[in-house]
Amino acid sequence: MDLVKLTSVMRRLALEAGDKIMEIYNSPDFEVKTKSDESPVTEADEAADALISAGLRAEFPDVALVTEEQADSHDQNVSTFLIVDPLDGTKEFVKRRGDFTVNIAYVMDGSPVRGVVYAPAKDRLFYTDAGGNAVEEMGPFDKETVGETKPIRVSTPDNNALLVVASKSHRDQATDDYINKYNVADSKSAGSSLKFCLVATGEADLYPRVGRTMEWDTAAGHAVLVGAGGDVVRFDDHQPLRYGKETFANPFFIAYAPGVDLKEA
Ligand SMILES: Nc1ncnc2c1ncn2[C@@H]1O[C@H](COP(=O)(O)O)[C@@H](OP(=O)(O)O)[C@H]1O
Ligand SMILES: [Mg+2]
Repeated sequence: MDLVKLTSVMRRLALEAGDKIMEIYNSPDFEVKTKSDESPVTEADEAADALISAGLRAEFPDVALVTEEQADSHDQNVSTFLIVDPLDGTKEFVKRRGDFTVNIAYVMDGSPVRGVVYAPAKDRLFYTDAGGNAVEEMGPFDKETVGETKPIRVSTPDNNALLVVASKSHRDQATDDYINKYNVADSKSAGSSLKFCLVATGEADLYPRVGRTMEWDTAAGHAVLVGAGGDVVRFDDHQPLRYGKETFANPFFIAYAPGVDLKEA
């Protein structure tokens, strides 16, 4: 894999998809359909998916591609692949709450090593550079030219006053019970993979996910967080969260700044 090329292609496709998504977001009404798993899907998911998958296939024809919106791509047994969630946080998108992201990642031997997370309604763009270090680029964004970027780094957490972030649309008692094991100074909710990025920048210390996600929801945010010095482990045994699993379904997990004293499940 040419990691310099990958970095610029992922960034460009995320920005292009973000523009497409915002056109639909800003239109007076858009159709919302329901998928077989009862989750919502819109024309924005589909348009962004078409754009990103065509772009990746053109640039990296020999690399396996897994994308949320193409069910036939979920039937693969791979450990090195590109993985896409063209619009993560569709519920937030439908409710016009802004916390939705475009996600593209590269998984190598089961680990997400590069990724881009773009939140077009929030003007926030996070990615790993060619060396794997996480950066946030400051807007306005030009598709061809990289603007001002700053390296991002996880916090040095105070275990007596932790900053926790959890899902906005999938918050439940099990999540709250787990969060209550910690000494929490502030707990906020956010939609989509933005939660990983908030841990990556030090805006939060801990993101526990006691609920279902798929690998395309987490791979890009996971790569950004690792590039900022953070980590993501399984909720049950604190072992690394790996990719290329059967059906691309994740176990529950914890994303965190390594200074956090992790509590047992
Ligand atoms: N029961 C379930 N099964 C599989 N994935 C689920 C799920 N409930 C939520 N998710 C995933 O959680 C994502 C939203 O995350 P959050 O709650 O952190 O905002 C959704 O992404 P999409 O919006 O791309 O479908 C969806 O994939
Ligand atoms: Mg998703």
